[in-house]
Amino acid sequence: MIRKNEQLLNFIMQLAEKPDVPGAIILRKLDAGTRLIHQGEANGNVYVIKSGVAKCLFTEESGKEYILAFLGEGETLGEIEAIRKLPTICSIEALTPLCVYKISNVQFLHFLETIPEFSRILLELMAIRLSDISLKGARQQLQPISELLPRLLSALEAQQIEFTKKDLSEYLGITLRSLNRALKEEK
Ligand SMILES: Nc1ncnc2c1ncn2[C@@H]1O[C@@H]2COP(=O)(O)O[C@H]2[C@H]1O
Repeated sequence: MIRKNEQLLNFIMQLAEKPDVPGAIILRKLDAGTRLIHQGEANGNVYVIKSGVAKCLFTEESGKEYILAFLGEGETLGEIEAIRKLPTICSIEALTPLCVYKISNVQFLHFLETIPEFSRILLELMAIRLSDISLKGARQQLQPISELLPRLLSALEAQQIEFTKKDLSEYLGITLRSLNRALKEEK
């Protein structure tokens, strides 16, 4: 449920230490609850999570929120704006204290164009995201909450993080009321 990408994390850690890219990759720390990326705005940087967990939050015009994904170590944030040259598609908020590698959009695109291994890892990460988001959407359409919830709860047990009921309902795309009802039926 929390996505991670060890390959990218290892790659960025090594790249950040290379003497020929001084200052191109810098570390930034954020407190839990801080918004790193604001939906619809130009952000100008791409981030790779070094430690901690962030939520990827889409807000509708009506104000309704939907959590697209929980992202952990080695996941990228902000690459869609850099690649597509369009405003960010959703917001990113730190769920726990977060430490990220920060790379400017220009530098990120330069790495993509000049380091084949970096492009390969990024392409694979995007393919994994596409399949994950497609399967999440399909399951939410096909399966009732009574089937989705136990699976989510057992995945959560393995994590050492406190998720609020609000986070869970926004991840499942249901109201808090429906979540509470389903939790009651679970017992
Ligand atoms: N379905 C998703 N799964 C994982 N990360 C996502 C998803 N959708 C958006 N993001 C991330 O959230 C970021 C918001 O800013 P960008 O649109 O620039 O880039 C986006 C991605 O890095």
